[in-house]
Amino acid sequence: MAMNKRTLESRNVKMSARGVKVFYGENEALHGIDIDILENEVIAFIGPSGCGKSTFLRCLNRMNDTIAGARVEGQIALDGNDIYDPSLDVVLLRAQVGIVFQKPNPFPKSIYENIAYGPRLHGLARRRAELDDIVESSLRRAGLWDEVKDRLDQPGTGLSGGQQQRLCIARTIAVSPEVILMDEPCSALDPIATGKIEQLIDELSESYTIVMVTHNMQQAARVAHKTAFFHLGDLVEMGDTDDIFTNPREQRTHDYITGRFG
Ligand SMILES: Nc1ncnc2c1ncn2[C@@H]1O[C@H](COP(=O)(O)OP(=O)(O)OP(=O)(O)O)[C@@H](O)[C@H]1O
Repeated sequence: MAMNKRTLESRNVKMSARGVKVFYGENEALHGIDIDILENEVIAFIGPSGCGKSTFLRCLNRMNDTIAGARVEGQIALDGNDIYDPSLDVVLLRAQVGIVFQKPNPFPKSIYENIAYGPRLHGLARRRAELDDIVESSLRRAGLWDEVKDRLDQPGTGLSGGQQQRLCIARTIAVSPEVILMDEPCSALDPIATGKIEQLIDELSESYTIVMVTHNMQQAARVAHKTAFFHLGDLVEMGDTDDIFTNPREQRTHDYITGRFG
């Protein structure tokens, strides 16, 4: 079982959802999701294709706002504050709740500029030296500094796939997030690069709350403290990862983890 899991009982709720429904036009893709995500928790969303994992993940930083025809109902809070409040600054929200996608998507800029862009946008550095510090510390936290420190002016797109994904994680870290969302962050990577990202997720959970979608049940078992099983737009069951995989309460969860349906 996974690396270095810590007891989570006494932690604060970082994000909560109540009665969250998502519609794409007439189609109701999520039927009322309730969940509490605790501080510094790594939680994995698993479930068959099309069950709504990515849709729900995107609700957590209002990425569904960018999809024409998508509509969200219900409540989602970050530290108790409604993230769908009309007066909320969505750009700031997406810094607080960053997202890393399936396919690494560095900007077509230098490694340095990939990291410096967000802190500049959010006014996090007043001087070049401060920006340099943020770039270095973000790359260090993402486990990439030693590999790129001598070529910060080279294009981010010239890195390997695994390095590009760590660059995208560093870019997310650079704007001081509270929560990092990851939508199948390893599905485009080879096993060695995947192992590095999984190790990194474990380290990052010391500082951030991490919510990841994964198709890979072994990956959920390796890295997640909690696992939530989605099916046909419902959150069927959530619990400690060990319990979900060894002793699920619901028949549908049991059937999925034993491979009875995909
Ligand atoms: N942009 C969109 N427009 C219309 N319908 C969508 C859109 N995105 C998702 N859906 C629909 O919403 C439902 C849930 O999809 P979603 O991608 O969230 O599932 P998922 O569990 O993440 O699947 P996968 O594991 O294949 O990525 C599906 O029926 C899907 O067809």
